[in-house]
Amino acid sequence: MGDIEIRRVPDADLRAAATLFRGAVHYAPPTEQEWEWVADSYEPGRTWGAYADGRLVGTTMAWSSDLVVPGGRVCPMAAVTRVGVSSDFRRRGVLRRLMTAQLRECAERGELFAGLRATEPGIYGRFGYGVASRFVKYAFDARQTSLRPEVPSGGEVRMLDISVPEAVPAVVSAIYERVGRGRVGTMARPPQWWRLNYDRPFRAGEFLRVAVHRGPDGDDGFVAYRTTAGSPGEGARVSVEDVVSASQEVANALWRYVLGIDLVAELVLWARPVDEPVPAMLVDPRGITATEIRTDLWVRLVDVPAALAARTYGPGSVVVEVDDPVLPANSGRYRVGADGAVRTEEPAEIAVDLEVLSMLYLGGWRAGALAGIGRVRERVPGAAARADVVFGTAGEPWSGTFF
Ligand SMILES: CC(=O)SCCNC(=O)CCNC(=O)[C@H](O)C(C)(C)COP(=O)(O)OP(=O)(O)OC[C@H]1O[C@@H](n2cnc3c(N)ncnc32)[C@H](O)[C@@H]1OP(=O)(O)O
Repeated sequence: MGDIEIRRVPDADLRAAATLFRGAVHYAPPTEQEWEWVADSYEPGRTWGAYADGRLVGTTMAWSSDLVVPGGRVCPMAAVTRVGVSSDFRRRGVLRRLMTAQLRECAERGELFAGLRATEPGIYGRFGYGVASRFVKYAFDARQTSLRPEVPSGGEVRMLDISVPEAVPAVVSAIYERVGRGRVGTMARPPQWWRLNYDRPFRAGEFLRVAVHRGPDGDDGFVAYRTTAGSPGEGARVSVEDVVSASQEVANALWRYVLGIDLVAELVLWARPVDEPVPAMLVDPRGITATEIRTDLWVRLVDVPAALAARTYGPGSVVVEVDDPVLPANSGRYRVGADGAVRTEEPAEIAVDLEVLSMLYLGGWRAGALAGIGRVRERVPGAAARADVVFGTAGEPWSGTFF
């Protein structure tokens, strides 16, 4: 077997890259129709390939997005996806070489972060990605579940006319642009994301429905859900895939709407923020039949000094030492705190792998708790507790965007 060469995939090979990725996750090659849908989601020049004797045996791609960080700044982020290595080339370093090339490209482009959603938790930590946010998936016995009367929810909810599918992305993307970026961890959704998620399903005959909330200032939220009819006498299953809301009050109104749909036995809400007090919103919390906390966005700090400087911090400061074997320019010590974040020659007070710095960055984990399990290494007694305050945020991060 010859050498493996890592290079950008030319446009002519993008369909082969899609076929390779789909095969890696056990799907058949894209049909003409499917390829038509996904082709334009391959951003020019952003797909990497591993070639063995001219054959594509590994791939990864990214599209340009951004990320809301603590304090509210919006910073460039590569959204990494469609990672796959052919079964006959696994475990010989193909992914490692692809990830390295891709992260170097992100750094050259000036992206502060790379983000992804992982199929398996064991893969990406070694490349500096950490679980930066989590979400909760709820299942309900819908017939036993309703919101408490005092939960505030005004405005009106209307269903979108899905008989004109091409009109749907414009409506929902405009709402997302206007109100969808309030939470730390939310990311930009480019036009091709909207086409794939809010145009393709209708054209493919899938039963996706969208209900929009209108408040005093116009459209300020929406919910997208799929329904599966039950057999006669049994209720249907409703699966809520996307909820965007300007405020908790708008989210409440959308909750009321989905909980009020008739003839539903099971309601599943896929991805709610972990700090939404769902059991306290319900008349009878025993209507919740399952609660699962899942990983949401994995983030990788690509430009550590710029990323650390981009967010705000709690009072005090702490010297953090980090090691980045993939992008060694990031390695070093940083004094991080209310006055900002700068490189320093001072001795380390805590030391972390890049994966753990990426976990701490959005405020979704407590440094003190991670010290207790050996993932934050405390060099000075009490420094992890200080890091708790410095990296702590008021609310939990949440992305809510699947890609
Ligand atoms: C963002 C997304 O697209 S998620 C989708 C990811 N894709 C898939 O899951 C598709 C199926 N799997 C695959 O295609 C491949 O197995 C991949 C891409 C996960 C790994 O590719 P490989 O070329 O085999 O990985 P590579 O040999 O470079 O391994 C690098 C390291 O990761 C480890 N590793 C690789 N795959 C896994 C895994 N599934 N679980 C745990 N560790 C893994 C290797 O042991 C190696 O560890 P080391 O650094 O300690 O030596």
